[in-house]
Amino acid sequence: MGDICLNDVRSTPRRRVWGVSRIGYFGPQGTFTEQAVRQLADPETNEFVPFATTPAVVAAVRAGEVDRGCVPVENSVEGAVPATMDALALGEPVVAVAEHVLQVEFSLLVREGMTLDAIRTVASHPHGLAQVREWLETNLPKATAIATSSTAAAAKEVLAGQFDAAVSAPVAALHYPLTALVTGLGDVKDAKTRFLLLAKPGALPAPTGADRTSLVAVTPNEVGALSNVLHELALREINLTRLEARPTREVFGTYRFYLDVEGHIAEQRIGDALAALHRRCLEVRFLGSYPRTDSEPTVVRTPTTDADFSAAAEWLAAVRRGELA
Ligand SMILES: O=C(O)C(=O)C[C@]1(C(=O)O)C=C[C@@H](O)C=C1
Repeated sequence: MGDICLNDVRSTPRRRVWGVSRIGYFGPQGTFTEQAVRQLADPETNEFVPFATTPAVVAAVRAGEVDRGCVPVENSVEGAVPATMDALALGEPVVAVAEHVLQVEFSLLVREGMTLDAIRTVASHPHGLAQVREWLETNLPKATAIATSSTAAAAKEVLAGQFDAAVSAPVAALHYPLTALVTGLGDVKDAKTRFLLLAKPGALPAPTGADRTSLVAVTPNEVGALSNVLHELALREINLTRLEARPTREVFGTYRFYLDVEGHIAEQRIGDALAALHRRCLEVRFLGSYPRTDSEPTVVRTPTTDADFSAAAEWLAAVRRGELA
C-alpha cells in the first residue's frame, strides 16, 4: 500500500474551511467520495457523515440534517452518475457551492490468502466495474462482476465473505482489513471523477474569475429548441463545458438538459444568458455557481465583459430618456 493516506490525491489540495460542522458524503467510509470530501473540507473542524446512496446525501442536505453534501457527478471514462443527476433535477432545489476533481485508480482488494486464480466474484460500484472492464476480461475471465452501491460497500462485502474481490479506492484498505492483490487498476490512464459539494440554496460563493455554473433546462418540443439554448450561450461567448440529457420521466422522448458553463451567475453575460434561457425554456433550474477545481481563469472577450454590458445599458437608458438621437 505504500504511504497512501486518506488525503493522498495527486491534485493540489485546495481544502477550504467552510465554518460548518456536518458534511454528508456518499459512503460508507473508504469511497472515492470520502477522499474528495476530505480534500474539500477540513476534517479537524467538520464532521463527515456517510450515506449509502447519492440521493440519500441530497435528501439529507434538503432536510437540513447536514450542512453540506458531497456526491460524485461525472467520471471521465464512464460519464454521468445518473442517480446524482436525477436527485439534483427533481425535488426541492439544492445548489453546488464547490467542486473537486479526483484522479481515479483502483485496487483489487481480497481477504488474506485469496489468489487471482481462485476469484469467482468481483464486486464494485457500476462506474468502478466499467473502468476496469478490459482488465477483468483479460485477467479474471472466470469471475462474475457484481454491482454494489459503492466501491467501499464492495470492500465491506468482501470482508464479510459475500464476494471474493472488490474493485475499490486504495484508501478502502485503510478502513477494511483486506489485502491489495493488484494496485493501479484502470483501463484508461489518468481517469478522473468530478464531485460536487451541495448546500441548500442561500448566499452564493463569491465569483473568483475561474468559476463554473450548472443548470438544468427543459426545452419545448419544437424545431431548434436545443439549438436556441446553445445559441444564447454562444452569442455571449460562454464556453459550454458539459451537456448531458436525461429523460424527463414524463413524456417518452422528452429530456432534461444538464449544462455546465464557464463563468459565474454574478457576471452579466451569464446572468443575461440564464434569463434568456428562462424565457425560452419550459423549466430552468439553477444548480449553482462555484469555483472550478482547475482554477483556470475564464477569458471574457469583448463585447461580453461586464463593462460592455454596463456601457450598453447606460446607452439604452439614455436613448429611452430621449437624451440621444
Ligand atoms: O463508489 C465510490 O467510491 C464512489 O465514490 C463513486 C464513484 C462514481 O460514482 O463514479 C466515484 C469514483 C469512481 O469513478 C467510482 C465510483
